[in-house]
Amino acid sequence: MGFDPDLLTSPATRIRGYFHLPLPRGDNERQFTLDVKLDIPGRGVTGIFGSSGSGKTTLLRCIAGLQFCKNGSLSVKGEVWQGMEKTLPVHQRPLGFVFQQPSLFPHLTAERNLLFARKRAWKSVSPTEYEQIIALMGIEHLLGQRPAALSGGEQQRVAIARALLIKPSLLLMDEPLASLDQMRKREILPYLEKLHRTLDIPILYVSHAVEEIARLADHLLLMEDGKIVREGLASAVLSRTDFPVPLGDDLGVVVDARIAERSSEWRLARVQFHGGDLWLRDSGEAIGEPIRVRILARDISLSLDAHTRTSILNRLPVRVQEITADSDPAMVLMRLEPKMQNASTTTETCLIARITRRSLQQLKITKGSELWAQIKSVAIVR
Ligand SMILES: Nc1ncnc2c1ncn2[C@@H]1O[C@H](COP(=O)(O)OP(=O)(O)OP(=O)(O)O)[C@@H](O)[C@H]1O
Repeated sequence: MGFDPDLLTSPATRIRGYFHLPLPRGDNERQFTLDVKLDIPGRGVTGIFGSSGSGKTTLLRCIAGLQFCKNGSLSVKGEVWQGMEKTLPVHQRPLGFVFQQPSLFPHLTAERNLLFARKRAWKSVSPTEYEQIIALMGIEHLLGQRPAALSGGEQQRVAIARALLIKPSLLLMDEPLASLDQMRKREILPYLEKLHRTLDIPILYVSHAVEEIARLADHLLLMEDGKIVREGLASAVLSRTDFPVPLGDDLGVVVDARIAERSSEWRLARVQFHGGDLWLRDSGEAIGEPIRVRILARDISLSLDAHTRTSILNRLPVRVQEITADSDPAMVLMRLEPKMQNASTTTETCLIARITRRSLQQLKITKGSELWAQIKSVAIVR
């Protein structure tokens, strides 16, 4: 892959770039080279996912200018940050950075940490915007505290507010939840979702937690060994059976859907997606509201007939599109195409099931077989 000057003639809606960066290693180690051509939407959340050492942080560092890449180029929504004629140093790039550790000034209160950022903002921050960001991160009651008096999750919310207060054109988040325990992660994820829905700042979000990516990302880059090996709509990339990073029990599909009906009697909601309807626990979303649900491969079982005398609520008629080997030799993965398709939704969706090779043989399932998918559990992720 060579330098592509076209990437600099970037439309105002895209983030485009190219980085070729060999990194020196010890004598006995294989050299790591970041070799990436980037062309992603300039809005929404782009997840960057990949195994440890695949180059996610190095890519963010090149975008931020923290890592100089001689053979590189970058334009962000039409503005050249690195090109043939000029390269902006880090402090001239209008970006916010949120790291794994919140890195607040320990001797300043949360409020003074925020004011420090506000003074250095790229564009002036009005009092209303200041209030809005504080409300968005739910930190009003924490403003008078020093970082040591805050929990890890609270510190991270202050750090995110601080990154937002500099009014960045691009927000880079490198494993922002990695240092938090499961409970704190669950606490902070809704704030990140709100951020995503409310502000029009493109976010590059590095994580190796599929749950976070499934919840937050609109677009997804999958990295392996310094390269982007898959790219596209997050729901489409996550729905492939040949996902290059073994996902184990996390393998599944992400489905964009809409609330179609709410039953107060059963406390359930019916959601409509491209492949039909699903019932799930009503969690208060209004009718018509878009939601995202995740269906894990391990939560789908298959049958040849429509068993109606079962406690399982969701049953969809499907056709087997593809059967592939699983990393576990006793299992196979199946890509299933729903037979009934909703004309009201546009995003095509398939399901992924993982069943034993024994069941595959006993039920004589082959490509093209028509079956019933019984879905044991559906989780709303957004
Ligand atoms: N300054 C450097 N000099 C030499 N090698 C480096 C340097 N920075 C990173 N590397 C190497 O580059 C590779 C990619 O590292 P990077 O931190 O970008 O991966 P990552 O995908 O973010 O990993 P993780 O998920 O573990 O944080 C690693 O093998 C790392 O050892």
